[in-house]
Amino acid sequence: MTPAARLSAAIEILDDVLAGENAERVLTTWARGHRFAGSKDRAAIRDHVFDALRCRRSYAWLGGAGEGRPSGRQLMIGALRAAGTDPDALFCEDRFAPRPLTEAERGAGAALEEAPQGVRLDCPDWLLPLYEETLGDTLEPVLGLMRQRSEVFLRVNNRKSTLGHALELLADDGIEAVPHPLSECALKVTRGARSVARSQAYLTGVVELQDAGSQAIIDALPLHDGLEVLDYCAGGGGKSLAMGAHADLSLTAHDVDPARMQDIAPRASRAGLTIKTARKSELADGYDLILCDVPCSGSGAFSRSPQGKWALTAARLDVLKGLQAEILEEVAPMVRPGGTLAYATCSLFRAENQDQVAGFVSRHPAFHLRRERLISPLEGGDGFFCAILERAG
Ligand SMILES: C[S@@+](CC[C@H](N)C(=O)[O-])C[C@H]1O[C@@H](n2cnc3c(N)ncnc32)[C@H](O)[C@@H]1O
Repeated sequence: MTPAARLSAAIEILDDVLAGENAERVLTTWARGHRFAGSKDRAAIRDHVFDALRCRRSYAWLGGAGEGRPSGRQLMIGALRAAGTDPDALFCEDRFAPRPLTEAERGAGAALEEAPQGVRLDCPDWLLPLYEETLGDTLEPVLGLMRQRSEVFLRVNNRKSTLGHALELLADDGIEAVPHPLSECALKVTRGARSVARSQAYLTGVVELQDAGSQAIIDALPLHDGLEVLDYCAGGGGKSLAMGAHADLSLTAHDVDPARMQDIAPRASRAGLTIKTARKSELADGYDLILCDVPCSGSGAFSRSPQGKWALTAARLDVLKGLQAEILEEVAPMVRPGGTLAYATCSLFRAENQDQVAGFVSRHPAFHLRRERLISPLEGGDGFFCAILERAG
């Protein structure tokens, strides 16, 4: 496909996404219906779509939609202008290219310097004060990072390998990576990220895909051999696997939606670990450590999941806060006296982090806050928060 044909495809896909459909689903459906598109075409189209979702407001502004709702076409015109490319070069009469710009489109679109802060930072206006509360002076650089593609990180499974050996194995498959300071086992992929899932290092459980911030959260937990640990919001088990690599634990994974845990068994066996999965009725009291990696706004990870930035509403945030508080209530009695409750989010909002923990501690004086860690995207990965609470013995 020509670069212009890829733009046409991205415009078509973006129009569906802007109408409310899920970007991953639309991309998959598009690929199924366009078998002639090769992997490079699909990757380029995907990048166009996700870049436009990260930078939706600024591309809309540059593309002539002002602060209004853009079309896919306006987003792609804005994307080209943001990159310093004249849209006339690709919106042309070529077969499969998007049709040429009209005079009105050519004249529309203002300079980004004139745009309001939320447009320049690609952030919904109502979220700016929520970010500012946590980020203060780092608001602009952090939101600036969320406008960019996120890095790909690996966690070296220290049960199976060392950093050096993992790097060699990855290199055999043309993948280059460098250690990352956020965690001792973290590698940042610098070349060949798209090949990771097919690499020997990945297929043999030597590395797992996991954000460096997520790894740092697990490093902060007081894990040691022999602990009975419950991962209460386990999802696909990313945090369970990381905990299991840290120490010899008796690990149970639970999720309200058991279907989400279906990959845990194969992932654990690849990693050389045993992780039980359990329904709520199968859980007992008396865990040494319970991790609650709760559902949240994802406001620390919008560069990875940019659609969430625009889908979030105040009402949805309230629902999430209610759910987070409920989950803490559910697990509190299951922590053994003297045990640990770890609360984690990939949010940067006080309301989901420090306020949530303060509310819990005020309702449960038997728990006290031992430490909190907020990981800023400026440290290199996604933004995360973790609080470690101890139950009195
Ligand atoms: C942030 S995700 C977890 C990600 C996972 N820990 C990982 O590292 O890949 C939150 C998970 O919480 C689950 N969840 C939501 N409400 C829950 C509840 N009341 N009890 C247990 N799990 C719940 C969701 O199904 C979702 O999989």
